[in-house]
Amino acid sequence: MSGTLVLVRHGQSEWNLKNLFTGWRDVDLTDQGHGEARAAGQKLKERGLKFDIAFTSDLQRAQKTCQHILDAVGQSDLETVRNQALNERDYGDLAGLNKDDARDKWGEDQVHVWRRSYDVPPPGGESLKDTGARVWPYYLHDMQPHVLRGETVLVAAHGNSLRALIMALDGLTGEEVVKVELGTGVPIIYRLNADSTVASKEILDR
Ligand SMILES: O=C(O)[C@H](O)COP(=O)(O)O
Repeated sequence: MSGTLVLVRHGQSEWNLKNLFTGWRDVDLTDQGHGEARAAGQKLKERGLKFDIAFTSDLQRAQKTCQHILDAVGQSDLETVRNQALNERDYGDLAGLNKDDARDKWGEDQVHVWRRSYDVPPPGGESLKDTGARVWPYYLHDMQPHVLRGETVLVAAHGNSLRALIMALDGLTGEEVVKVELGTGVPIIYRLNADSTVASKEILDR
């Protein structure tokens, strides 16, 4: 057995609440989102988890979620690395549009393909494959070495940057990843083997 990787999607954001495509737009957490992030930290504290390093994106909703978690586990000053490689998928021309309005305009099926498919990008934006092409190398180069040294690593990021990471960790196909949905503020705990394969996965969704 090697180390531990804890993935957490940020708490509810202002644009999650308004049902707007967000992507790289730098919106804040809602009050509920702050609460979800604190609750995620509390769950991890109850597990007795202590982190060696934290990683987050260049966007405040993930950074604030990361800090809430670190505060909850009593590690407010832990080294935290911010990198835009962990940013949400770039939603391109959809950013700022209402998701229901988009369904009315382009149809339910097309919008679902843009949101959940592996290799179809939204207009002017990134497909999940494109997102994975920046997330996975960053994981391999900057995060995985910590896990393989037996450390416990926190990653507070976004629905689709984490879906891309989970797709690779779990060895999912492009068809299987369509069904992967991540709740806001729900920690996922991976324990890795020394050969970097997944030993166990636990979702703390209650
Ligand atoms: O960027 C966004 O709009 C959301 O954070 C994630 O969007 P999705 O649910 O369409 O993947």
